[in-house]
Amino acid sequence: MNTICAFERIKAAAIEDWTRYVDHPFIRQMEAGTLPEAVFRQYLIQDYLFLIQYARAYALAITKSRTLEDMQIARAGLNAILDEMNLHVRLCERWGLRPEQLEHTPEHTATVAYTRYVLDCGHTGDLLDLQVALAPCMIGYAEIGRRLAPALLANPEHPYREWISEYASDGFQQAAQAAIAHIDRLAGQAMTEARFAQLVTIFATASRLEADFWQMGFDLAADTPCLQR
Ligand SMILES: Cc1ncc(CN)c(N)n1
Repeated sequence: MNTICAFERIKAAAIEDWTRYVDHPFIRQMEAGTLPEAVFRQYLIQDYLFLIQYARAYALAITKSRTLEDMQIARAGLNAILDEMNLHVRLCERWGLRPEQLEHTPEHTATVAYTRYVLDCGHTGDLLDLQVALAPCMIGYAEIGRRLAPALLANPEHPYREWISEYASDGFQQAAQAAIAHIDRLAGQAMTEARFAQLVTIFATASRLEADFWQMGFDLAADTPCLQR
């Protein structure tokens, strides 16, 4: 099995689920600046809870690492997730929401499904399984950030400029490239057809759960009384 650009081969095999994730109506409306704030707010609150669980997944990646290099990569991912949450705190404070209120918000089933799926991949599989399950998170948002960055040039007052800037940033883009290189390296020389199919299933499932996460924002906003939006 050719393992050069193993990540690209996995992504290509899951391209339909990947495209539904990175080209979701949530992202199209964000790019256009027409995403209702109520939808974005519900998404962002759940995303704070998502990142808490995702930090646990990176901590699991540390324990799944067989080398110091892999441990250092997992630690960098954990630190990046915890740093990313500063965006959520900053934006939610403008809505009068404090971190303790975010932390005590009930998790939506989409949040539970996605985060515990990734943690299960880590508990039942090896580091490569876990990194492939984690991949849509970092690499997908980097792809979205690159795609939406021109919208900020066209409209410096874009309503979602802080969110887009976070994921279009050089730091986030470099972290995504490092995640791709890490998967290519972990895939090594010995990936069989059966192993490849297993990794594609993990990656496609995580991509579907990402798309469900965007949809959750619309669903929660629709279920929230107007006065509380
Ligand atoms: C659901 C989700 N996926 C990915 C990311 C980018 N770390 C995020 N903040 N939230």
